[in-house]
Amino acid sequence: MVGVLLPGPRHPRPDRRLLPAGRCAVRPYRSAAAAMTVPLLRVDGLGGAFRRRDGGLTPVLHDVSFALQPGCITAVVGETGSGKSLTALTILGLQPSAFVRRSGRILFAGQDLLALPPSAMRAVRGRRISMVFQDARAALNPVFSVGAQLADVHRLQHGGSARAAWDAAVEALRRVRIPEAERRARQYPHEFSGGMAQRAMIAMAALVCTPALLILDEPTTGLDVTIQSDIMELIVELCRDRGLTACLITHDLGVVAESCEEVVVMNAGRVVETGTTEAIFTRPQQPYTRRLLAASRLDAAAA
Ligand SMILES: Nc1ncnc2c1ncn2[C@@H]1O[C@H](COP(=O)(O)OP(=O)(O)OP(=O)(O)O)[C@@H](O)[C@H]1O
Repeated sequence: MVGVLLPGPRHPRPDRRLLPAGRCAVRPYRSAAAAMTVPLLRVDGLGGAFRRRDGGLTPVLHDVSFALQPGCITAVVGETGSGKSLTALTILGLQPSAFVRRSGRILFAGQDLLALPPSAMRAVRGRRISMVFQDARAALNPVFSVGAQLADVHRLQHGGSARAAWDAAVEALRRVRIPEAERRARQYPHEFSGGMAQRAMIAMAALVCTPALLILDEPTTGLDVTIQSDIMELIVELCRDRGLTACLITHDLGVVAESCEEVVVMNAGRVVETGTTEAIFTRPQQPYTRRLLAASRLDAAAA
C-alpha cells in the first residue's frame, strides 16, 4: 500500500461513500508538476469517421477535446464503443487505416502530432509517449524471450551494447517486482501469467522506454481482482516516481476513484464531461455521467 501518496488540495480525495466499491489500495498522487497549468497534451476538436466497404463514412469521433495535465493520471471512461481506444491510438498515430480524420489537432508539448511526418512520429512513439495495451501476452512477441524484447527496445531507444541492454531489461523487470527477474527474463511470454506479462509490458512502456506520457488502455482488464489492485498500485507508483503523465482508459470507476486525479467522460464518440475525480464523482453535471456512476454502483452492490 502506498500510504504516503496523499492527494493535493487541487485534487481532494473523493468521498468514498459516494464511490463504487474501490478495489484498489492506491491513493491518488499529485506531483509538484501537477500544479502547472499548461497541459502536456491537448486533444483539440478531434473528429473522424470509418470508411465502410461501400465507400461511405461512418462518423465515430465528434469534436473530441480534453487536456492531460502534467504529472496527473487522467482517466478516460465511457461505455464500450464510445471512442476511448480510437482516441488513444490516434494520439500515437496508430489508428486503423480505415479511420479518416476530419478535424482536430493533438498538441503534445506544443507540437501538433497530427502534422508530423511518419519518421518524426516514430521518434515520439516509445521515446516520448508509450502505451500499455489490455492483453499483454498478445502484445508480446511469442517467439522471443521477454528479456530479449525489453533489451531490443532498450537498444532501439538508447543505443549501447547488447549486454547493457540486457542488464537494463532485467533491472526493469526487477523494478516492476517480477521475482527472479534474471531467470524470468529468459522465459517466453507463454511462460508468464497474465499479471506478470502486464508487469513486463509496464516495465517496457514506462522504464525501458522513458516517456513523458504513458497511455494505458484497460491495463487490468481480464486479471484477477487482487492482481488488478497490485498492477494499479505499481502504475501509480511508477508515475509518481518518474513524474509521468498518464492517461488511463478504463471501465472500472473504482480504479478511477482510487488512482486518478482527472476524468474525461466519453459517450458515442463525444466528450460528455471533464473534471477532477472529486467533481465528477460528487457533482456530475451531465445525465450520462450520472447514469454511468449509478450503473457502477449497481455493479458494486451486486458483486
Ligand atoms: N477498425 C475499425 N473499423 C471500423 N470501426 C471501428 C474500428 N475500430 C473501432 N471502430 C468503431 O469505432 C468506435 C469507437 O471504438 P473504440 O474502440 O474507440 O471504443 P472504446 O470506447 O475504446 O470501446 P471499448 O471500451 O469496448 O474498448 C466504435 O463504434 C467501434 O465500433
